[in-house]
Amino acid sequence: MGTPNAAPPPEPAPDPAPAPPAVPIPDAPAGRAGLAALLAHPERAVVALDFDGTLADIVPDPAKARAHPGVPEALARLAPHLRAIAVITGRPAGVAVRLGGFDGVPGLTHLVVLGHYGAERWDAATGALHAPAPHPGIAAIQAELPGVLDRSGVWHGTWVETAVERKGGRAIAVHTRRAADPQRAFERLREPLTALAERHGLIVEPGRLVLELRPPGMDKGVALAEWVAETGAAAVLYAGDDLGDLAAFAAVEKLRSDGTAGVLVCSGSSEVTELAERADLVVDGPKGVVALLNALADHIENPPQEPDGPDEPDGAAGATP
Ligand SMILES: O=P(O)(O)OC[C@H]1O[C@H](O[C@H]2O[C@H](CO)[C@@H](O)[C@H](O)[C@H]2O)[C@H](O)[C@@H](O)[C@@H]1O
Repeated sequence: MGTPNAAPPPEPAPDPAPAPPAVPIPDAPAGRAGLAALLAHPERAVVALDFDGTLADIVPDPAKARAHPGVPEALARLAPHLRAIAVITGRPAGVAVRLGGFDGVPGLTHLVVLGHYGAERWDAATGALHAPAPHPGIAAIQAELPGVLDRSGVWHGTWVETAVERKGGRAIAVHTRRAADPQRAFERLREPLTALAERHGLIVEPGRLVLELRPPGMDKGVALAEWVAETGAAAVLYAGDDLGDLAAFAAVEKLRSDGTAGVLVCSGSSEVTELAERADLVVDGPKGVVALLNALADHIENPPQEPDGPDEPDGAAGATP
């Protein structure tokens, strides 16, 4: 029997809330230094992200792409800590704003969306959209495209009606994701679409089961470098998933060689491997990008205690080795 009137045993202490996931640390020194610079002085750093495949999951119908759940919230959490934040996309800027749900989000009042690989610009602060006049070759290509696709031999079946994305009359994307054999259709179309584009002064931008005919003279590397210069940032993080993002990766590599800190993030997929080979961090698609953005915000809002260790990069303390 127990002792009469004994005090009840103390309640067990509640389990502490699990620590938020730490920021992963890149292996390569340049990436480690870039991440450390961003975390040490986020107010001097900028973050730029691709849309499809990075902030939005890849889906068969381009019109049905949407930002991955949690994207606007994660961007809005991080943006106020940064000098600036941007989305750089092959989409028309207004389309990315609509599909991403980026307009009117508290915290994203200074978001910049650079569309058409940087040829278009939308500023959340003003709602203004700046777009160049359409390239005259686009109208000619629209007229010739059905014949070229017919002659390619892959232009049949039910996917035909949904394969061509008109992109506001400023580019034309031919998608093969819904073809019976998507990779074969992509390869069969590449040469005739390249010839068609060249005849009218355009270039072909290959992507994830898409061949985009678009005006030359701008790419994501030029767009990113110009925007970073405009912001005067001391550090830049860029995240992308597709071949069109390689130019932005090259721009970050150039910035690094000129003294600006940089971090390259690949939103990983089995469809494109080229970025993973050059990235400092590879995350698991848009879901992993959201986790990374939140981990960065967690770290900035609640910096972990500096561990005693000579190898920890300044500002990245507490990140997972
Ligand atoms: O620069 P991005 O934001 O990555 O845009 C590049 C192209 O992405 C889109 O196509 C890709 O996403 C589609 C929707 O998930 C998918 O169906 C397609 O297979 C992908 O290639 C977009 O439709 C293109 O216009 C963009 O150029």
